[in-house]
Amino acid sequence: MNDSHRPFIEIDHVTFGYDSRRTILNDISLRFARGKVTAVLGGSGCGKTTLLRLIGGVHAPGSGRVVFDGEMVNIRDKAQLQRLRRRLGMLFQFGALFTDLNVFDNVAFPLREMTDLPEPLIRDIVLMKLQAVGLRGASGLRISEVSGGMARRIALARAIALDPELIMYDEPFAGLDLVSMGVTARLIRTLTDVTGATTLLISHDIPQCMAISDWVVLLATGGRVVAQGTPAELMASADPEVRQFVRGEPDGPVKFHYPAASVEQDFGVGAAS
Ligand SMILES: Nc1ncnc2c1ncn2[C@@H]1O[C@H](COP(=O)(O)OP(=O)(O)OP(=O)(O)O)[C@@H](O)[C@H]1O
Repeated sequence: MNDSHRPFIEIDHVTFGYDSRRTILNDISLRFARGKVTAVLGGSGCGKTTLLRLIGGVHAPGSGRVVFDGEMVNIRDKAQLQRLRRRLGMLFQFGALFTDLNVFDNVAFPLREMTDLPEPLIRDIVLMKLQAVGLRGASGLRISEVSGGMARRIALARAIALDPELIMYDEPFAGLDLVSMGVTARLIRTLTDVTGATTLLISHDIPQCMAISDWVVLLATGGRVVAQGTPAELMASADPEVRQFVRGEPDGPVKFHYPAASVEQDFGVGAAS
């Protein structure tokens, strides 16, 4: 297959559980297109972060394959993992910046750790990445001096420091005010378009995901793919499970009430005296 048509990441009949008692992902097959933004949505605990960990080679699937740009990920092959991770940028939940380093040194960190580039070149790259997120002027600030929205953008600059071909964002909008959320979302889209990186995004924020994604995957608890398609297709879906999720309806196929004994039984309502 021609490279440009081959998905950058392929999840091929993957089943995974952290232990044998519970399956987290159940025979999942997904394809993440090169140079596109794909959002993976789904309720808490349905396995979104787990999926990212499988792609990053943190865990191996119980069965099935994870294919990274045509290469099957094998977590026992340390040389391969190192090579693949060098091509991967990750923005962790809440950014996770080093508070003892300033803004500049946070972005420089992966460059100093993973490359032998001379310091003047590192300086230029760091300032370029900070420029891309609008924070070149903040390079000398301490992390304690920056706002939550700025911190997220610094984490973004750090995630793209090594020019990754794949960027994975774990809850990039969590804890942000609406304006910062919009800024972060637009940046994710722009960075994807400018760099041509393949972008995977997991988030609970449906409007932001719908606004910036090319493709959306909806996962359900029990590790099942409920639906996938363009944002417009998902928003227009007549499937009750998709509708409940994308519209945030409190009751639907996913029940508001946890299974319980009947009201009559618990409260004695209607019981004959
Ligand atoms: N290291 C682990 N060991 C055992 N169980 C785990 C581990 N990490 C996650 N789990 C469990 O696996 C399930 C899926 O977790 P995961 O973090 O992938 O879900 P998620 O969809 O990302 O959830 P959220 O949206 O709340 O972040 C959860 O029930 C979680 O408790």
